[in-house]
Amino acid sequence: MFTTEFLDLPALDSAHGCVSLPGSKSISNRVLLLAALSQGTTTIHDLLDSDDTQVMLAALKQLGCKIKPDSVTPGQAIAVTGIGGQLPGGTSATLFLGNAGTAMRPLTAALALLGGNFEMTGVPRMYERPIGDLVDALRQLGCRIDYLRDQGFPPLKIGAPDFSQFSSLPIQVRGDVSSQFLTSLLMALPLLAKDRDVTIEVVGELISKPYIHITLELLTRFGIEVRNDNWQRFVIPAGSRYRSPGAIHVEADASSASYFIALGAIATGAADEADADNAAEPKSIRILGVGRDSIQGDIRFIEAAQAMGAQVENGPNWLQVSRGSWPLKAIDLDCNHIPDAAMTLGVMALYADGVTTLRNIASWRVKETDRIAAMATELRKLGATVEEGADFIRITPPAARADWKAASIHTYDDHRVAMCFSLAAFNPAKLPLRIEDPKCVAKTFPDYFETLFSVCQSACQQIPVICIDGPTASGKGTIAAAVAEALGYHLLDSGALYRITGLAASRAGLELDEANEETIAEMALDLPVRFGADQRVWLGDEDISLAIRTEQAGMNASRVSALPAVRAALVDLQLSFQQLPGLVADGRDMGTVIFPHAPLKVYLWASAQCRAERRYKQLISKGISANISTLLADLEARDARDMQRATAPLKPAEDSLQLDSSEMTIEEVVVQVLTWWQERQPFGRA
Ligand SMILES: O=C(O)C1=C[C@@H](OP(=O)(O)O)[C@@H](O)[C@H](O)C1
Ligand SMILES: C=C(OP(=O)(O)O)C(=O)O
Repeated sequence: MFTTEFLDLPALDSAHGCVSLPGSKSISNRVLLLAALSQGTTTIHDLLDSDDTQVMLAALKQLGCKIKPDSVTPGQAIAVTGIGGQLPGGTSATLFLGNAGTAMRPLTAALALLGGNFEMTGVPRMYERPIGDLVDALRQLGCRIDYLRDQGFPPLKIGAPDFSQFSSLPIQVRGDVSSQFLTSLLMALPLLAKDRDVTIEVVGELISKPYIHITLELLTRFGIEVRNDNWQRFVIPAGSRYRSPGAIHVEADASSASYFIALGAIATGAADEADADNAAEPKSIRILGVGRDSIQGDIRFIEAAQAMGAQVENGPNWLQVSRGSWPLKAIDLDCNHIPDAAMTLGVMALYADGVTTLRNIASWRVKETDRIAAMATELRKLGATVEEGADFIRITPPAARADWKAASIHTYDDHRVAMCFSLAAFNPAKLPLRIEDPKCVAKTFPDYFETLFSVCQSACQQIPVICIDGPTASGKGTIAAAVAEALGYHLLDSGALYRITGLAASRAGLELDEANEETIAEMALDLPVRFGADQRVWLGDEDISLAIRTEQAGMNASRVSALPAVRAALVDLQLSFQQLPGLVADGRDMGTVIFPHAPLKVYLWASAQCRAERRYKQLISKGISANISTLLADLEARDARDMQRATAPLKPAEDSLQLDSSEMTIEEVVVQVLTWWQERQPFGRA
């Protein structure tokens, strides 16, 4: 996951490939609650691991459910042992439910019926998301729920219910603000249906109906057959009891699929246009984990995407999408049945041949943010003309390529704003795009951007590279790592490649000189090298992170790096680090030889005396004895060799910015490099 302040997406050209998507949020949180209410253990396969499911899991643990393993591990099922419809007397807890509607609302209903003392809390936005209609419905039964702040909104205090006044009258609930209120009652009321039918009546319109379908499907799997009278009246038959299915599989999230369906519709044809030679090769996006047989209503996003021009093939649990009509066709659509995925249509509208209107989406205003306002504001930043109403949005795309603007997209802590706007990086003007606070995708899809990049292509010149070159001990490695971390970019420590080559060659018993140049170069071509987190480096199965950092390894690196054939052998490997979303490359010839077109080149240096002192302190702090004058002499010898070698000598690139760090702290240098980088961006500071 990208945890940076912002994530800059360079202009993206095309996309194709295969993605496996994480589990459905709506299914995951329903299954977790139903498993918790059942007796015995339910093994859940492919549960979503995200903020919304983590708050649900944490709450269930607080309520006494056993969860094994303790957290969700990719590829491993999770086992939930339920409480069998009863909490130990006097249970009390404060539950933090983040911004997860699918946790706050269903848990409120279940706990209000089970009894105990609970405080239901969340993030500030949760306190602006209505829950009054659900509380009103539960109070009809004798549930005790108090508002701790604003009437009609969390946080809530739940006390022990008094069912003495409860008759068999239908329980009434409004469904026009959120379908989650009805879902919550449907999942919790089997608790009261032991010896009588429980009937729920929807008052007025019911929005987001397909989510009720998910609820009913999952209740069936947990042994509860609800009678559905035309979506207006629901009867939970007397004798209903939660029965764990034993094992259950969570299908991939259909709302998350919408971004990749849109990607197929927008971007799979683009490379062919640019490169007529490739025109014969059909490109597509294949999506695994969700398909034709999905129980999620958002699967009907496919129909909307097809209406805009997407070509979609599907199977039971896969989709394959490619570009059909281009530009996309503008649509006018009632989106009440696909409230979440419809946001993706808003960004697809930027690529359409006319005005797109998305209607009947009033609920957007009370979700993670006011989504109608947010979409309008951000689409306008990109150059669209947008009209918004209480329950609709109308989008006119930028009239011509020149009308697109480079924008910094504010994401309002709304995962869907971040995800759908990433698709604007395919703009025909080839402008980069900034997504602020990219980690907000953690609500439902923590690795969204990594997944996106895995199927996107961009011309090399569009993938930004920041080069940080300089002499030994100038601090370039530390600075490059910090800059890469701040921007979420990849890191190339090119010096490490020479150190690894030197290590491998000397271990093979080779003298590091011209006589062995070709042999060492051949070794360099085939190095089984891997870079891991925390600047760890592996050669085959061996962690050589420390072995390549000795003074001797540095000297060996300097020797092999003077051999032209070795340098040539390492060029392709270095170039292969230029990947989305960008690269920070540190070394001695990054700006002069390897990435001559890099948009920012920094030549970082410090006086030899100062560098020798820094190295001395570094060694001493590691408990390694050192002598400052020997270090100074070694360092000057290394400078001389690096600067005088015939191939790619160390020197500042002509278009580099030079930075003397002798009197600067690491933080100051990092800030300076990031400031220079910001100054080159079209959207200014975030
Ligand atoms: O029940 C569910 O799982 C959901 C219902 C929908 O909410 P509304 O019913 O409030 O529209 C949807 O937007 C939300 O992401 C998930
Ligand atoms: C509205 C959403 O979430 P929640 O489940 O919190 O309502 C959403 O995921 O788009």
